[in-house]
Amino acid sequence: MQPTPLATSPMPDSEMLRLRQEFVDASWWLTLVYALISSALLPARAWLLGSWRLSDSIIFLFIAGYLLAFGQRRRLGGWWRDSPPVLVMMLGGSTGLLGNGLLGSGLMTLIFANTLVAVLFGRRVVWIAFLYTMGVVLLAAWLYASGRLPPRVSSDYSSSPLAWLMAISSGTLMSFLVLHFVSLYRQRVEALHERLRVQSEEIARLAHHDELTGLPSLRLARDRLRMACHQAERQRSKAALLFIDLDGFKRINDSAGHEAGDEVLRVVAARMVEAVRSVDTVARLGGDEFIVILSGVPDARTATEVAQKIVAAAAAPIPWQGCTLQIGASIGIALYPEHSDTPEDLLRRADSAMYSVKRGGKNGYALHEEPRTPGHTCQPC
Ligand SMILES: Nc1nc2c(ncn2[C@@H]2O[C@H](COP(=O)(O)OP(=O)(O)OP(=O)(O)O)[C@@H](O)[C@H]2O)c(=O)[nH]1
Repeated sequence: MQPTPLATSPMPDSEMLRLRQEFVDASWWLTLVYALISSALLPARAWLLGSWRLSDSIIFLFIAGYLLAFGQRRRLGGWWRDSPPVLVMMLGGSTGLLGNGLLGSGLMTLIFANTLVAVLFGRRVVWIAFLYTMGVVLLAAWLYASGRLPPRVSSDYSSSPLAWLMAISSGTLMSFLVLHFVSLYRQRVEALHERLRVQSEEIARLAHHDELTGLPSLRLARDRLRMACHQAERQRSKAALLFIDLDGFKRINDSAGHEAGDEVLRVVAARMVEAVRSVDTVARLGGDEFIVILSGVPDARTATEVAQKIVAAAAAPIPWQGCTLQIGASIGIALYPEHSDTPEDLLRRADSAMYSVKRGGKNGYALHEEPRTPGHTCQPC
């Protein structure tokens, strides 16, 4: 298994800042569309109503101010850069509500302004914006209910299909823009979450696996060893730990180069994985040291048979750039619960059994505190 390199995407914080900036930019553009539509609708509505109202002039002033700020937006910084779309939407929505009643895009505009506030300024400020919106809605409702604002809009709407068309189309357009915008933002956030998930999985994989061979690292192997011991207890069977150190590995590094050494480690690792069952674990401790954890082992013979297979697999020639590399393996075996009842101690005992093989001439295996079995003799090229 070849490890994949860690994704090189930007850090989450910078990514979030970039997303936020995109949101601010899009808000400027969206508010521009809204301002232009409003400024085009105002004369049409004045013509329909037969009068130009104070609220229309206020809206015009705000639109003019917004257009000025829009032209300068790249030069604005901080609060000044984030706030104009919100202010225009808040004030435009308010005048829309008070001027046109609860029909049209006023309410939708205020809702969108609140969404913007939530994204740009956080939760504490969104309450202020929300209370402001509720205040404007209640004020508009009270003004109309108490007759303080003449219901001329309603009567105009009821008498003019064009006015209805304008209200419906502006409301529909605003709703569409808001929904489109929010769903776009959601998609981006979901994509960012997905990338973060993949990255954290990759980090977890790298923390638990050896990069060169793709095998579990000692940290993960310790866990698997504990599990194998628990399983042995439950099933009244045994767990076997094989501690493997390659023989003559340094010579390969020195004579054929570090890359050849890496290739030997990869090939031997793959051969060891092939030599055991899928429920067993092959892990690399570092350098040329490996362990194999066999779970549900009936007796010591099964473990020594696997050790024999691994010694033979390691001894098979390894092709490398037109020549063959030859390596050996020394293996110490310790059984749970016979040789120790703690996983850590089991590791120590398998390690010392492996050293007894080294001392006795290498290339073979030995059960803990048992005489080593003579093994093969192989020469690295
Ligand atoms: N190519 C390569 N070499 C490594 C890596 N990690 C450790 N080594 C080298 O592996 C060698 C291991 O040393 P030893 O275990 O003493 O070498 P050895 O020849 O097998 O010695 P014996 O175990 O006594 O047979 C050292 O030279 C390390 O520098 C690696 O990831 N890749």
